[in-house]
Amino acid sequence: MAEFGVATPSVKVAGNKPATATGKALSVVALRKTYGDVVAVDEASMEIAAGEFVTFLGSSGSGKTTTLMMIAGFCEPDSGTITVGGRDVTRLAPQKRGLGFVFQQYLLFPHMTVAENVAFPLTLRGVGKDEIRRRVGETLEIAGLSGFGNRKPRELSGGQQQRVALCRALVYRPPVILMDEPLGALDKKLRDQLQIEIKTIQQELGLTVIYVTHDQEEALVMSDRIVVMRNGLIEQFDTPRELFERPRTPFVADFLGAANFLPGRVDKHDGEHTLVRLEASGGLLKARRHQLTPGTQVKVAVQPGRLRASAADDGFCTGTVETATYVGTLVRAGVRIDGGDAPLLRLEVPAGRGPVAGERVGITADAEDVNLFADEKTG
Ligand SMILES: Nc1ncnc2c1ncn2[C@@H]1O[C@H](COP(=O)(O)OP(=O)(O)OP(=O)(O)O)[C@@H](O)[C@H]1O
Repeated sequence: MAEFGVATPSVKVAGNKPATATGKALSVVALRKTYGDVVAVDEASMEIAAGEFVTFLGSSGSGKTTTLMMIAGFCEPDSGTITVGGRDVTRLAPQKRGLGFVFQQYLLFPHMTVAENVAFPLTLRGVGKDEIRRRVGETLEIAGLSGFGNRKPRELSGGQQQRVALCRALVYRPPVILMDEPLGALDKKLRDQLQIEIKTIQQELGLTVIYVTHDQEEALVMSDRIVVMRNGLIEQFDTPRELFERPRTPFVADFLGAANFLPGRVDKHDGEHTLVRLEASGGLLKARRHQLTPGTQVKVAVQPGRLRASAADDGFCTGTVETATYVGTLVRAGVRIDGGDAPLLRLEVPAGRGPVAGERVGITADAEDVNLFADEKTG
């Protein structure tokens, strides 16, 4: 697509890092919002460092947008505080908070040119004409939009319009930029490209971004840290790797990695490991060491990509491959475990080494990849 064929932005803008390029950009303490009986956001607290890219991730209705809108000032919290760069902004009007916004709908002024749209926040702030021209030109260049300044928004594609919206948020270097599903209206290819562009601009300018999405892959690709939300509560606030490899709740294990869950009971601790007796197969499975008393009923969680199938009848359980589907470089297999009525165990293995339907297999996993949750947490 030639019109989007701009190089990934690589313009260095000396001296333009936000004033809060070190330290805490935003903190939220015990933020709560109810609508009648619905608790939309329940005592949410978080600290975001300057220069961080943080994503709010969760299914529909989990409270992502409400949290973002409270930070933006478009929605009044019942209680709690919001601090931007050390200043309490909880009761300030949106325009007094100095934050930048990019929404799914581009909300560009149709009668203004691209340059005028981008200049708008500077015009509002009374910045001089020459300075405006310089900063608008520089910002359009960063987003790969040089040469588009005199066009009207309707003369641009969706992706280009969203870049203009991004420029408008960037142009006055706000300490924090809030983005609510900014790529939600775009097709997959363009979304993938803009994800990289936004991330590159964010890193080069040292921007602090809070981003809302319900797309796990988008969150994993873009974020330094992710806030996983569920029913108005923060389940876990961590790096993508920690969320994936060390989920703190079964919900996070399932939401980010579509984990397999197997019931079992803690058997004993053995040096670095905890051994679990599986209900379905009666086999022993080695997990990372957990602080769980022997006898505790647990759910074992392992991501499909971290299980291995061997031809031999060994491993923590054996079974029969019921389904094996080739999906590009992977084979997705479903294994019926012997001795129990557990759901099909889902495996993802490199194609070529994949098992075939009807094959007898033994299943293994590295202890490092096995997470345990005490059963009361599974509700
Ligand atoms: N203006 C409102 N009036 C009543 N209930 C609301 C209002 N706004 C949000 N809610 C409720 O608050 C909860 C959280 O909504 P919110 O929009 O923050 O979720 P979300 O995670 O952003 O969802 P989505 O991904 O669908 O946008 C939901 O149960 C929603 O129905």
